[in-house]
Amino acid sequence: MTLEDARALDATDPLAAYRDKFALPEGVIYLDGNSLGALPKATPAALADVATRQWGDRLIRSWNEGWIEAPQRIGAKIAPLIGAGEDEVIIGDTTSTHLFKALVAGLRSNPDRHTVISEAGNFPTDLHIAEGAVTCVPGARLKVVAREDLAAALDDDTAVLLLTHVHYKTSDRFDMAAWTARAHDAGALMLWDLSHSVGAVPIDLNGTNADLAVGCTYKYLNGGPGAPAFLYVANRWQDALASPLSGWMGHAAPFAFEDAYRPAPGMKRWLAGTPAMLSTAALETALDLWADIDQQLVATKSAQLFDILAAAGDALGLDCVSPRDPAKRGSHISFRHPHAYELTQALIAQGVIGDFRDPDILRLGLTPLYLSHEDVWRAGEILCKIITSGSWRDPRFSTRLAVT
Ligand SMILES: Cc1ncc(COP(=O)(O)O)c(C=O)c1O
Ligand SMILES: Nc1c(O)cccc1C(=O)C[C@H](N)C(=O)O
Repeated sequence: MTLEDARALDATDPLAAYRDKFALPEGVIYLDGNSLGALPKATPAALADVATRQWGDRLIRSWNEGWIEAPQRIGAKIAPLIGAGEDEVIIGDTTSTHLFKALVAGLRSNPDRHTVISEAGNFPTDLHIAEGAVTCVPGARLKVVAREDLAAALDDDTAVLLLTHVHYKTSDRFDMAAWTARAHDAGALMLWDLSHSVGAVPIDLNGTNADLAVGCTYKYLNGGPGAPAFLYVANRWQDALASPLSGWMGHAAPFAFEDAYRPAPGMKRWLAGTPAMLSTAALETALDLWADIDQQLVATKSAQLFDILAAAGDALGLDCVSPRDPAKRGSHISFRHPHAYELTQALIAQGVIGDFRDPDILRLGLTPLYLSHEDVWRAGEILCKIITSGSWRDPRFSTRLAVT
């Protein structure tokens, strides 16, 4: 791939116009949108409107002017991105909190089953939350097994299979239909963490018959740091399962101020407390960008961007740990290297922002909405110069930062 080839792909890129909708700093090639998505240009004004008009002028009246129903309204905007019905998704809380709700509810739904199964090396919060969730249900336990042992681990005691669809380090993607069917064949519920897949790859929760799903909105969806997460509960489970966080926003009549908890019907019962309206507004603004985007175009461009960096890695003899088959991965590419930390820092010093995942992964996120093929080609060139010159050996690149 030459620079001219990359430019030719940009010239016919159907998503090219979206780049101008993001405020990216000059001189930066941002390859970390899989961790914190870029700022949409429309977001600061939307935040200012919430702060000055909705909060400042309208004050508490704003709850009746679009705030109170925001979790469901915005959930409905995420629904088409994950193959869900509009009434099957809410936003709020964090991915960790939604995981807790889904796991405890899943465990309690079938008293004859006691085990949550997940994958060793899953994103830590999934495992940590599962560890905590099983302590809340008598007899429950967590079984964490290697990917190759997952199928054999499913049995008649499995209550929930919890998998992260796209792996945060390697980019490996589970076949959603096949694993959901396996969980169901074993009589278990299927809970997907879509944090690294939503906005990155096409997802069909309804088509694959998934039961439960959670995910971050601050990555590919660009909702902003700590943006509210989403929870999907398939229609058939919404009233059959019970959220263990029975807060007043999930009550059938919150403003009746009753002592006893009476869950609302449908997805509303999965809400807990008051929505954080500033970050909720930032998320809604970011989602409005996704309204007309064909997920297939995103997938096609992601695959092209991947190929550019994979070719650069091959030329350098790097160990690419991400699958070559686009159907088997998400939208980031990872290289294993004993000096991945220093390489990451050397890249950042040259304006190419990726990240390091302990102990030896250089991870580069490919966000089709705001990266051009030329950007990614240039990032490959810069990586090549850093490696061939050995400039990453500069001692300043080995100082460990708190957040990598
Ligand atoms: C797979 C996965 N789940 C969950 C999270 C985060 O959860 P939370 O937003 O609760 O910090 C991340 C990233 O931080 C993630 O990669
Ligand atoms: N949520 C993050 C944060 O609060 C600080 C730094 C990074 C993150 C991340 O999102 C990490 C991300 N889930 C990952 O895959 O590594």
